[in-house]
Amino acid sequence: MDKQQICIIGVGLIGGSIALSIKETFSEYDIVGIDTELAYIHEAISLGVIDWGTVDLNQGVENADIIIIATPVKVTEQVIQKLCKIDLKETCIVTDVGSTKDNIYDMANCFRDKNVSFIGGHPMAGSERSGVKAANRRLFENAYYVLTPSDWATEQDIETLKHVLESTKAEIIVMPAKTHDQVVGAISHLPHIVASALVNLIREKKDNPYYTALAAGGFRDITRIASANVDMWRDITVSNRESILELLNDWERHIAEIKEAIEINDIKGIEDFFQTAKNYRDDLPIRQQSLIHQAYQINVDVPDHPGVIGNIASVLGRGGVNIRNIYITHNRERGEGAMRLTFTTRELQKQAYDTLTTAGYTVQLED
Ligand SMILES: NC(=O)c1ccc[n+]([C@@H]2O[C@H](COP(=O)([O-])OP(=O)(O)OC[C@H]3O[C@@H](n4cnc5c(N)ncnc54)[C@H](O)[C@@H]3O)[C@@H](O)[C@H]2O)c1
Ligand SMILES: O=C(O)C(=O)C[C@]1(C(=O)O)C=C[C@@H](O)C=C1
Repeated sequence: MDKQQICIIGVGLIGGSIALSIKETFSEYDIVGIDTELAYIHEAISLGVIDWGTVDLNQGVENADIIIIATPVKVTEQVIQKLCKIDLKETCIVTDVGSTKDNIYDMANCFRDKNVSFIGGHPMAGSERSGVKAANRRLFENAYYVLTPSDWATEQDIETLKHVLESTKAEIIVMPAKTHDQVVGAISHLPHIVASALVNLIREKKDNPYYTALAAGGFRDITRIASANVDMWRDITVSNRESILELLNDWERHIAEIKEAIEINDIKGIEDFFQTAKNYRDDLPIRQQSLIHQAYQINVDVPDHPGVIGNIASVLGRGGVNIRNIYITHNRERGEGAMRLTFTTRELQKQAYDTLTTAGYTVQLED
């Protein structure tokens, strides 16, 4: 018997990660990829993400049992319009992974008359990286995966899709598209705008090199997401315009409040501002994140002499310690710097600490 087909349109970070999760769990599906260039398809095949692929939408979807659209959200609107004009399999289920849901929900209305179950989706994890090379089968582990089913999607189709998406090991939850956009606007879209605005603010001061030199830990942490894919974030911002504009009003109110407290030297007001935020932040529920999101860090003092960075890496390599990420800060004035090393497990972090301390380096362990 022929295998069932799952077709991923847009084999990038998210499409590729879902494909890998499905492949790992199910052998009964052939994974077909569709992208804009054959080079992307070849790359996805060589990375074992898809079984075969094409740049021809009609050819790619004609035998699909499930279609997962994983393109930037404005492209997704166009893809939905094209799919509505194609004769899909009668039992085909269509879903997407876009970061906004209401615009997609509206566009998917064209499936209603065709009796094609459309079930919007949004896995609530990702990264600032893009493209199939960054795909990871564990990307969504322990994250939430929001589904926003259309009112004509059958219960059976919703259950089928949930079953397939459970391979991502995410927790699947269902909510209305509008609610999704309000909530995700606040916890993802607004923070992205704020992070980018902060970076732009510092960029204005680039004539003074101290700004970039001193922009270390806190600034880097809070602005990591500003390095993300511009096309994706342009589309998200345009698509969730109303929620974002409302949230920007709230944002201005909060900034005005702290600005006024600073202006009038209201010490209690300033303290309350930080205390209220701290209390709420400290009480946020902690979800065990996927292994790839966890970061166990150490900081190593780096004396300024040639080869020292390579030496640290070799010492760890000889000790069998895999480094996940390296970030180097350097103080030219004092001729010294520090290296922040990230590991995926607490054991590796401790092993790196012990190895480097024994080799004579000054190391701080981060909690
Ligand atoms: N990156 C994240 O953190 C994240 C998290 C959750 C959801 N999302 C959503 O997932 C979607 C994809 O984002 P990504 O991060 O995987 O981006 P990506 O750039 O890694 O992948 C997008 C892929 O779509 C392809 N593509 C573009 N236009 C196409 C078209 N017309 N036909 C076929 N393929 C096309 C691109 O070539 C690329 O391979 C977006 O809608 C985004 O909002 C992203
Ligand atoms: O971790 C990141 O890099 C992300 O930005 C992931 C993030 C988020 O804001 O949480 C970004 C957009 C997606 O729609 C979902 C997840």
